[in-house]
Amino acid sequence: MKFNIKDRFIKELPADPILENSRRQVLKACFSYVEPKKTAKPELLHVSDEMLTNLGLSEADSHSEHFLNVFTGNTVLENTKPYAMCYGGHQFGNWAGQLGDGRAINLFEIEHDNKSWVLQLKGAGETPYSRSGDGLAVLRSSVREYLCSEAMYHLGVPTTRALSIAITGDNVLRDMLYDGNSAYEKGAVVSRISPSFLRFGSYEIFSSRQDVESLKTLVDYTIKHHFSRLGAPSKETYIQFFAEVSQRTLEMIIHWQRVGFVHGVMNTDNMSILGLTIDYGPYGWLEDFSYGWTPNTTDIQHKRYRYGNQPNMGLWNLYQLANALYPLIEDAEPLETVLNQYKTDFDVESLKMMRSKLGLENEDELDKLLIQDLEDNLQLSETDMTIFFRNLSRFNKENPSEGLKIVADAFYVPTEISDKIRQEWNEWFQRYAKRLQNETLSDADRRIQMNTINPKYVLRNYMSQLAIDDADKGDYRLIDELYQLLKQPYTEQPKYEKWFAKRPDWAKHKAGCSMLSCSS
Ligand SMILES: Nc1ncnc2c1ncn2[C@@H]1O[C@H](COP(=O)(O)OP(=O)(O)OP(=O)(O)O)[C@@H](O)[C@H]1O
Ligand SMILES: [Mg+2]
Repeated sequence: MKFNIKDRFIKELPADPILENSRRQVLKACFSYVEPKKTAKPELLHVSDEMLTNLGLSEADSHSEHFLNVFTGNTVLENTKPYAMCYGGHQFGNWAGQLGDGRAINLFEIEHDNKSWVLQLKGAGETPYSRSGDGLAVLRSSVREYLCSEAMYHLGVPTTRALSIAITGDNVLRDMLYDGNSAYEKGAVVSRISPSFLRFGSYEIFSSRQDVESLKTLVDYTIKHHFSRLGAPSKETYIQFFAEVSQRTLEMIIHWQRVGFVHGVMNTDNMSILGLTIDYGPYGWLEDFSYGWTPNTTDIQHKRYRYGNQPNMGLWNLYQLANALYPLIEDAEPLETVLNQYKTDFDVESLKMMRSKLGLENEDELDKLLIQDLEDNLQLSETDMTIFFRNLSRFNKENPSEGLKIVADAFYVPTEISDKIRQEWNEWFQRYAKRLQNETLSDADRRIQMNTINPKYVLRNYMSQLAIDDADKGDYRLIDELYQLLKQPYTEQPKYEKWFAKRPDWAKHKAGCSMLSCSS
């Protein structure tokens, strides 16, 4: 196992001079050196073969004792110095001060095939940023993070990746439902991979402390390594940097909306500066299409991070980033222009995305209305988003009265489909059929096209839960099955047809299958 170690982050950015692993406020530094906790009896559950290749590793490497030890924290590679990053964040709308990697430890940074990757362990033990936490992660949240980040990549959604998941052999105490019933669970570690784990909160922390010098150092570093085409640092470059972050954030969220992913904790410490989905905590997949849905029990009252509010929350977070960058720019107007652009672009991109879900290639001024009415219809009764759009590709424009039959599998309670609802749908299918007459694609070609946009398989909440329940008993086959399935989410996979199905009834209210707490 040989890596081309670069470690630009620790070589070029200010380090916390204190080496002791004690909780503290860390000033004027981007990170603190800290070693992962040794684990009792680590065991690998799964390795992403894709990520192995991306990092220049072989399958044989992944079977070695050395690999197991490095990616569970028991061995620190020679010439590397693991570290935890300092960041702050706005949580649920309020400034929370210093947060930082309380349980993530970055091992090292490499270059392979002209790409840079940071390799990080999540759940690797205490750091100066652990606050009241234990620095650990449990099996259930780790399986969810591991499977979902890889699944999102294959769906075409910008995301951090994962290389491996292992159990540690240590037990971790958690109050899963926050109801006073703590219990021991199996500890686990995921090795996560990203070109960078910098977050909006990495910049906010310096601004909040009026430490403009460190802020500038970090922004210049970010531009140099991750936005290099913007050129040498200047006020103009900083504005362009913000514009690009804004654009990437928007693109990421449009993808979330397209596939029905609800992040669940869009705090600014969970917003990647590269516009990648980061922190797979209490996320969830929309089953029943509903703008008001959030998977996060902590957010149940205000539903701040509900599906329909994700675009607004992206914007709210960008406002916080704009405030953080302001001291380097000292002119609010260009920042406001970028933020206003986000709003306009969002409408445009969202419409484009919805058109693509419907297989519409041309533009028609009535499309917006057609789409709005579709979204209203989808909320008339519990309707499975994934099944609806996937089956809609079979729609025949010569035969709109068949429409309802084509999507019928998507309805959770068929008896709820009253005559009134049936009529609404039939009217909508008539309009859709008419609209399709303006398109040049044949039904068959449109179907192929739509099936590249509307996934057949997503990581439904209950699917992860089944894999977690098995893994807890020592059976890791389902982790592999879901991993393999979700590598090709747009491809028909007849042997996996059972995963193209509505959420089963037992999963509707089961913990982990519909609602999740932040306990992880
Ligand atoms: N068990 C824990 N021990 C120590 N710190 C924790 C623990 N769980 C969460 N934190 C810290 O609390 C803050 C917010 O947690 P959040 O759930 O957003 O992040 P996370 O899931 O730990 O990690 P990441 O954002 O890196 O995926 C972060 O600073 C995080 O490091
Ligand atoms: Mg987080």
